[in-house]
Amino acid sequence: MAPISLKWDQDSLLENKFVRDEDERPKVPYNQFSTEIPVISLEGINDGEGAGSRRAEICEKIVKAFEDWGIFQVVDHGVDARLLSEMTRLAREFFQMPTEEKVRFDMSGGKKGGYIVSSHLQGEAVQDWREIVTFFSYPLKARDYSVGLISPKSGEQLLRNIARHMDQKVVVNHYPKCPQPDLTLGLKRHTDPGTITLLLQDQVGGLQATRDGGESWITVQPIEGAFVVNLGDHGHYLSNGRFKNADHQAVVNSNTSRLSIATFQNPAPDAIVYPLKVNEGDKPIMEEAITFMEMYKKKMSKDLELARLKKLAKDKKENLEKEKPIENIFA
Ligand SMILES: O=C(O)CCC(=O)C(=O)O
Ligand SMILES: [Fe+2]
Repeated sequence: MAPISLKWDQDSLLENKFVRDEDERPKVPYNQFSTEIPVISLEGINDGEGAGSRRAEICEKIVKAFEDWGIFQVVDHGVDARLLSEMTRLAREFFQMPTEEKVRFDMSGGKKGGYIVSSHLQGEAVQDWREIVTFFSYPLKARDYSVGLISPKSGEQLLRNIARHMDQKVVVNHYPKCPQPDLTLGLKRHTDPGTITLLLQDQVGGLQATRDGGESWITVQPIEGAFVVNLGDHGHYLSNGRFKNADHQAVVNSNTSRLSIATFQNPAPDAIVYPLKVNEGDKPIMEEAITFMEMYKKKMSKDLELARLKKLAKDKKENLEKEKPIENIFA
């Protein structure tokens, strides 16, 4: 893929390609934090099992959080804080490099993973205000060290603490500060496709969630060292819809850049996706069992179709508006 050159220009107005339709623009400021998303401590999770145990109590909180928002924050998770701050430091160092340097790590030459400016779905008219680095961490055969960004050793402890038997992808998101943050999004509204996502965010703020289809939004309060845990589409299907797939987006601001590191736990591409259990009297939310790859493709084509219909409607409206003066003349 040819590198797209882009200046994150602070002084100028926002380029048109980043301007969102009014209905998609941020409704709540990046730093107006809500405490609605529960914070769950894993302290004592291994001290016994069964009714009344600390483990049972934690499980209950997680179930409730997934039924409610599909999101919670986890603290006392046991991942070394020094490791997390080192990851963050290295990521910041990378994004501070000039664009010419960064694009040397792009995905050209068939590399799996690497640097991308403003990833967005093909066919979408508006771009996200972000740059990312992707690294495929599991299965081991998916790792491509020729990407040149991440040494085989770094992050190992973090990875050891999270699902090993699934596919795993790490995406480092960098959102440069933005001259007109009210008109754009760092990352447009979406649900993550996989089972579960762990997100490490800095203290700036910008992750937002909705549970009424985008009518109202809350900004997740950043907590030092915590992971935001998002349930993805696969998790939603597994639970036959009982658990919500977190509906979220990232907004940007004009004061400071923001960094977040997302670790996506996904089923293997050929894994079968179907609810684990369907309670008596309930209907399964999936018509048939499909592979994760099929599920992912369906989602992507649905998103593209929605974007296409939206663009069509917009073009039609603009054309009608252009015609109006003529109608007025003949009225
Ligand atoms: O940067 C954030 O807060 C959100 C990132 C995210 O949702 C993603 O990478 O899928
Ligand atoms: Fe996400």
